[in-house]
Amino acid sequence: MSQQEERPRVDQADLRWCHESVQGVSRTFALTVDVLDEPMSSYICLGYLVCRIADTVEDASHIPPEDQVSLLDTYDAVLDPEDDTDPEAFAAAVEPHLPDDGELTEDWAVVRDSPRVLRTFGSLPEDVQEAIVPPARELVQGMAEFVERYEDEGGLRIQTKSELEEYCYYAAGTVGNLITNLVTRGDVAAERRRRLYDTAEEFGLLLQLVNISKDVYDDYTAENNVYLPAEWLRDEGVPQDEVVDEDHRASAASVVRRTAEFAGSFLDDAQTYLETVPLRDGNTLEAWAIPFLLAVGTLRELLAQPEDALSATGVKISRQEVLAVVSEMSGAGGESRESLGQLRESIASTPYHRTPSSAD
Ligand SMILES: CC(C)=CCC/C(C)=C/CC/C(C)=C/COP(=O)(O)OP(=O)(O)O
Repeated sequence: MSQQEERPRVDQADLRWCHESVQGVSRTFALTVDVLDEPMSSYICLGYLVCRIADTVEDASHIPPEDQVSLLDTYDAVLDPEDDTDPEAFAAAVEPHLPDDGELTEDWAVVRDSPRVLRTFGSLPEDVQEAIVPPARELVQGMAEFVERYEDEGGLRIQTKSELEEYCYYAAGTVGNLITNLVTRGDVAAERRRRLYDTAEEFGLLLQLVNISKDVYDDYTAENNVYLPAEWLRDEGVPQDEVVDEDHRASAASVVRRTAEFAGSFLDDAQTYLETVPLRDGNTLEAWAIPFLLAVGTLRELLAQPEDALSATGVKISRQEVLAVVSEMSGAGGESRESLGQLRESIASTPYHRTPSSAD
């Protein structure tokens, strides 16, 4: 976005609308934004929406890949402080691709109203915008790169483990850096800062890989994307385009398990991040501990029933467990950093609401 002479004041109606929009488009960040305090809650809300607009364009299987790439390039130019492409130019370019009124999901409503998101973003403090823009642009450019790479395939077909890591970096590692840029503004001891940047991308990879492992069926049937690496599927004799076929159920399930185990390899780094992150400026431990612990629970279910990720059954933890984790973390000042490891161990073995209490 072009540099403004003077930053406008945040319009409260716009800000309220941004908060309502996050509740409509994301489960993870709806919880997170809810348990952050101000001003971090609004910073993360806006940072998330800026990224989500690109994500919606990337996931749009109804838009021809060359148009997706051009839209993402335009969006990147809007975010570029050195470029004077304005948000209306992006809105005009995307307008012909918007689903009809009756089918306009909340995701697409946010894309249509992107100038409102970007105007609100542009009224945040300068240092907040500077924390968000570089990783957000990296995410946008990475998405354009992947759409272009697979434009002849009609959807993404991740080939190797290292390509999977590269994709996850753009989709979520960048978000880890964005969050870290925000929560380390100001004075942070060099060693603490180093430990956070050493583990932030890994935290993002953990969350993204858990989603990839559990959403195989939906990703393929709804968006024509296969993130399970072709080389891993080949090891099990599964052609990538037959990943959800019943004939390959057991073999493909072992690739789901392998991907979930890969996700699990990032748990220690994510825990280190949680034990290190500064809690100030409205940042809270529970905001990031909740997605971490929900990922631990989802991994437990995935490792127990990997084949469910390959059918409409799907893998998810119960609503009851989500509520139990959220209330444990956000009740009475939240759990302390010291008990995170214990909580992680407990959730890895047993659904949280069923953990025996001392009265049992
Ligand atoms: C340092 C740190 C805290 C790193 C973590 C970074 C992070 C939160 C990355 C986003 C990961 C992700 C897959 C979110 C899904 O939310 P979604 O809104 O796309 O989807 P949902 O509706 O399924 O939750």
